[in-house]
Amino acid sequence: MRPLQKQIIDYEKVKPQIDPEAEIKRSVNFLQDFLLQNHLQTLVLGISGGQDSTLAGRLCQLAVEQLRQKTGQQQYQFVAVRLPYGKQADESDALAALSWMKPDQVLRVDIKPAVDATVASIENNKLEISDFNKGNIKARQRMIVQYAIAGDLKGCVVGTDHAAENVTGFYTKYGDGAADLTPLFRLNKRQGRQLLAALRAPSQLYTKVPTADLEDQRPGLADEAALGVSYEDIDNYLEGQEISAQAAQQIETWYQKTAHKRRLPYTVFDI
Ligand SMILES: NC(=O)c1ccc[n+]([C@@H]2O[C@H](COP(=O)([O-])OP(=O)(O)OC[C@H]3O[C@@H](n4cnc5c(N)ncnc54)[C@H](O)[C@@H]3O)[C@@H](O)[C@H]2O)c1
Ligand SMILES: Nc1ncnc2c1ncn2[C@@H]1O[C@H](COP(=O)(O)O)[C@@H](O)[C@H]1O
Ligand SMILES: O=P(O)(O)OP(=O)(O)O
Ligand SMILES: [Mg+2]
Repeated sequence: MRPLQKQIIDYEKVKPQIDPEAEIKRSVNFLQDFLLQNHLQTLVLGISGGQDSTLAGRLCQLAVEQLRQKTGQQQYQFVAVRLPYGKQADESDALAALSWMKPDQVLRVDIKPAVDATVASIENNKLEISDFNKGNIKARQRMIVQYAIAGDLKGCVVGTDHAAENVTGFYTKYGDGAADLTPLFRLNKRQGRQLLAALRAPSQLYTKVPTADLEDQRPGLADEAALGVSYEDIDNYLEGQEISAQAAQQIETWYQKTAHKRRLPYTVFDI
């Protein structure tokens, strides 16, 4: 195994094989313990229609249903949030995900007015916001909305970051990368699919091409096209398998370039 590969696997805590039922229980218990220990009652999560938020959303719903049963207290709830930027092309996938996960509540906040107003106000200063940079503003606007909801409902924000995303830093810093807890941490992309299959999700919900869908000019751009490496290679790498030197190099370059996203802000004690 490549020396950095071993270090990355230790950090990401990916197991080469998993028992999906055991991992479901582990995440559900974690969500429940987090609520109880922190005296919180609401889990808040954005639902895009993609694989990760579908899985995390169902785990949240299971966690609060079981918690209500265990404690006899009805205040525990899961709030799923639709956060389209205007009209979302794959809205039907998001609706299918919601109808399968059956959240206690669904809220819908269109982020377009806030994002467009932010871009326009910045551009009043003779700055030009690129389409890519605007994509990060969308991700951060989603973070603002979810924290506002959590703040109002004694809640916390659930993140969908998992090992195959974390390793490449493929998320917006303090956007979708900002959350209070990440129940999928330790799983790679295919293990997430295994959990969804064990939960009997309709397969269309986890065979969809992963996309951040943040750019206006390249809608639905596949993560794999943006990353220059496939999830198949990332998953194999994280399970300790040998992959092509080129793919391994690409993963390691992303890992090193995005190290700043996997830590707290730098202080005078760091340099
Ligand atoms: N924006 C989009 O449209 C879009 C679309 C698809 C995917 N993504 C993915 O989302 C991710 C977000 O893009 P990003 O990483 O360019 O933006 P980001 O905002 O997540 O991170 C960049 C910011 O991090 C800080 N930073 C950069 N290097 C640093 C360092 N060495 N130390 C400390 N801070 C540092 C700077 O503030 C910089 O503006 C990318 O992986 C991208 O591929 C974005
Ligand atoms: N359109 C969306 N509506 C609600 N929540 C969303 C939307 N797009 C993204 N999200 C949230 O962000 C994470 C990360 O998405 P990636 O596809 O991995 O970039 C996603 O799981 C949702 O929680
Ligand atoms: O985070 P999601 O739910 O949008 O999943 P994916 O990363 O597969 O698009
Ligand atoms: Mg997505």
